[in-house]
Amino acid sequence: MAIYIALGSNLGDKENNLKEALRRLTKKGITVCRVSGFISTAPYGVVDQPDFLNAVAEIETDKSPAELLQILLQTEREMGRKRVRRWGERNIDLDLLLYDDRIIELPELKVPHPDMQNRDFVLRPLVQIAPHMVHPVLKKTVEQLWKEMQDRGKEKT
Ligand SMILES: Nc1ncnc2c1ncn2[C@@H]1O[C@H](COP(=O)(O)OP(=O)(O)OP(=O)(O)O)[C@@H](O)[C@H]1O
Ligand SMILES: Nc1nc2c(c(=O)[nH]1)N=C(CO)CN2
Repeated sequence: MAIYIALGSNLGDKENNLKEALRRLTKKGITVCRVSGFISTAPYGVVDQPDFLNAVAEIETDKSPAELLQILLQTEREMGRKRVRRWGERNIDLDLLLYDDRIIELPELKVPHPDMQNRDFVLRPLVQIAPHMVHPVLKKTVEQLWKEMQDRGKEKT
């Protein structure tokens, strides 16, 4: 099993923002095992904003999901997380996608990330590094979720 986090940026030096976030996580004792490619993606949710640069990282840590979330939020704060509006422009966004087969439903922490199966900017990098990872709620692999999302998109056209 493994732990996956999503990284995103659409303000400033996007590529350097993602790399700096990964460096900071490493300095906090998080082992970054694999990183997807950095992909440019159209904004999801609030569309009148710059394209994002997104990636997904597979990590290892002995921290609990709640402790890991705090590390992600602390890293965003350290990097001067500027968030203009919900789902809007930000220099760095770190989301906890999957933590082994854990299912967590707390006001401040939901794992798996509740919208990941609808997010091209999450599934596209995630399928690069973890196509066979099973979503513990949907009971489908990342590859299956990716294909289903693409088929939904085709239905719309
Ligand atoms: N799996 C998770 N990963 C990261 N944050 C989470 C998660 N589940 C719940 N949260 C909570 O979401 C709060 C708001 O996060 P944020 O401001 O980054 O939302 P957003 O990125 O704009 O929207 P989204 O959460 O849909 O990506 C965080 O303070 C955190 O407590
Ligand atoms: N393409 C893309 N769109 C987004 C992103 C993101 O990282 N990439 N993050 C958001 C906040 O959760 C909202 N919309």
